Amino acid sequence: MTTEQLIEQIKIKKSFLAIGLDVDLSKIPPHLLDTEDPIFEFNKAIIDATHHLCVAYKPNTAFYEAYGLKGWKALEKTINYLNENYPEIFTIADAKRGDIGNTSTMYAKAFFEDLAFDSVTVAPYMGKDSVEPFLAFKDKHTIVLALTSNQGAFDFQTKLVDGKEVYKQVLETSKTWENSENLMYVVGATKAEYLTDIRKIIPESFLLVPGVGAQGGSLQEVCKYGMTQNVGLLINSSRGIIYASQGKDFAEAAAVKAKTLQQDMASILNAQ
Ligand SMILES: O=C(O)c1cc(=O)[nH]c(=O)n1[C@@H]1O[C@H](COP(=O)(O)O)[C@@H](O)[C@H]1O
Repeated sequence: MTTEQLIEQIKIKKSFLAIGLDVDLSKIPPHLLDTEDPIFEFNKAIIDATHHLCVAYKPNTAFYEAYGLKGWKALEKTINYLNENYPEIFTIADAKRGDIGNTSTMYAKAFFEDLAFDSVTVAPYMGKDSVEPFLAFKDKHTIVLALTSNQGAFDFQTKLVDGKEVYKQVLETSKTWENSENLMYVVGATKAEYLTDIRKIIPESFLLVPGVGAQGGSLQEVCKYGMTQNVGLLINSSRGIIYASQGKDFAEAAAVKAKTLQQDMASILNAQ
């Protein structure tokens, strides 16, 4: 999917919500555990109930890898279900990969070719030659971790090196990489006050912003400092939406939570 198509969907749906499909078998409704593929059944119900309220889904691969072959199969079924039934949805494999060049190429093939995701999250720690293999894929997006939502972000990302914070160096240096137009960045919602500085370096790039909901980040603050003319934001919430109920009404309850966020987004867009 191109960035232009993503922007069009945001305008049509008045939503820039990404729903995180972080499926934990101990948290899903117990009645699903009797089905052949509980993870996929859960995802399918959530997707069918919420697809009109969001523009993206973000399965975090850890929640699938933890269940071995069955988990990976459920991830494959989920991305195929999305691509076949809701091709207008932007898909994010939250895998946080990155390695030496030839290995990164294989990671990129895994998520862009075998599992046909639109984007993948990538850690920039190993530098240019670890990220460029992902950027080489046309109309696919590489979402580089810039300033993450967790407390550990202050261990390295905000440290000064040669007089500049590491996360700013990631933003500036990554702009020089080949096919950098395919870059997006992760900035945690809990770090909204940093967005003014971040926008000075990357005024137009799309940001994936997790941390609204369970981690306490504020949608309003993120939009105040990070929104661009083309919105430029994908706000993710996972647990705050998908675990709204453990009953048979779990998908409807998730839709209620998603709708609350979507309506807040529509108000922000209308006021823009
Ligand atoms: O790359 C991410 O998506 C990510 C980056 C970050 O800085 N913080 C962060 O929470 N995430 C992911 O975003 C999701 C947040 O989930 P909730 O806290 O349940 O909404 C999880 O899948 C995290 O792994």
